[in-house]
Amino acid sequence: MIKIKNLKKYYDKELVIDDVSLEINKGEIYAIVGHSGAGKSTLLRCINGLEDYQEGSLKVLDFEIKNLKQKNPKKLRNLRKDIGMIFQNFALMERKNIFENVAMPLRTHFTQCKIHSKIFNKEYMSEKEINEKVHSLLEIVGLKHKFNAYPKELSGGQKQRVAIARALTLNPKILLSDEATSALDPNTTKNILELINKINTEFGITVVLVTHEMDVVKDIAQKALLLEHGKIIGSGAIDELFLKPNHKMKEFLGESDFLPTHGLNIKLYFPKEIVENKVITHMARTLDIDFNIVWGKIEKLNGKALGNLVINIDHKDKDKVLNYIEKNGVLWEFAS
Ligand SMILES: Nc1ncnc2c1ncn2[C@@H]1O[C@H](COP(=O)(O)OP(=O)(O)OP(=O)(O)O)[C@@H](O)[C@H]1O
Repeated sequence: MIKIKNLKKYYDKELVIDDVSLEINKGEIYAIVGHSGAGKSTLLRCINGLEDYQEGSLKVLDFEIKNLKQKNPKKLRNLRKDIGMIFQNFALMERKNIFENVAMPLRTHFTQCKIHSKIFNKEYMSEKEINEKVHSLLEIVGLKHKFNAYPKELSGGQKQRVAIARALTLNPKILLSDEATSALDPNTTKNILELINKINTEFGITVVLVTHEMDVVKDIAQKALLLEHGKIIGSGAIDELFLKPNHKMKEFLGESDFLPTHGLNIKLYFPKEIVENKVITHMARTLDIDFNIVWGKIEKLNGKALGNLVINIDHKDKDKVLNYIEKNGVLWEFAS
């Protein structure tokens, strides 16, 4: 769906996207994560052709965005039909009611006049069809009853639902979300993420989420990429990223392991099937050994509980402990 290779983007002489490569497949929910100023929004804006880039390749649905921007703006406009976008500040038209806000892309893209359609070779859509489309989208986002209201009469969560309905009007294949939940409280955030998840599964829409909120990533994304000063400092499936974080990822998460300097530190990774089993206490009983639990966590990633734990054991127990944990399907490595 989206293929980016060695992308570089400068603002004047400042390099803000530094050799970024990534691939987002159809139907994925992919998060772009990083602190403020990391280049997340810029990357998203390059994807939908709002920004130029100077080096590398960025293909959306097999079209090189730079070529379309330079040589085929009409095609770029058409491609944008396949890309819906939502923002932190909702970007609704305050003077128009909810119905008209959602209808706006339809009115821009289609003409409601058959004669115009013929003369200007523009696609036609009748008022009745617009009406049906808008109402069906408002139903999907749970706001059918609010079609007549104005943005100022809605809560933040409701406004974002309207923005989502509007982003879906032209049946996009991709939904780009730029900090869509950053202005919302945790409960509303959860509801909006559920809606995005529903849209992803029911309509097969690929979602690219820009966020600085780790909880958002953990809740909904299957893959993530971590940006720092425009550079990728980690990427991959989120269970790998969170449970086996590299040094940079740990820094980003604000984690560090304080490991004892005596004995052996072993980091255990619990796959989802065994996370809730009492492997560790069972091991202590079965092997009749003592050990310390140094550090551990269980994360709910994408609806699945996964965990890791660092234990400290005596050197003399090494063989029997490793033997035991391997037999029980627990992945491990020495922690240092
Ligand atoms: N239009 C612009 N002109 C010049 N520099 C810009 C422009 N937009 C962004 N930048 C710079 O590019 C860098 C990346 O900005 P960007 O907005 O992409 O970061 P971000 O990770 O999305 O941050 P935030 O989460 O705060 O929105 C920053 O150093 C920013 O100052």
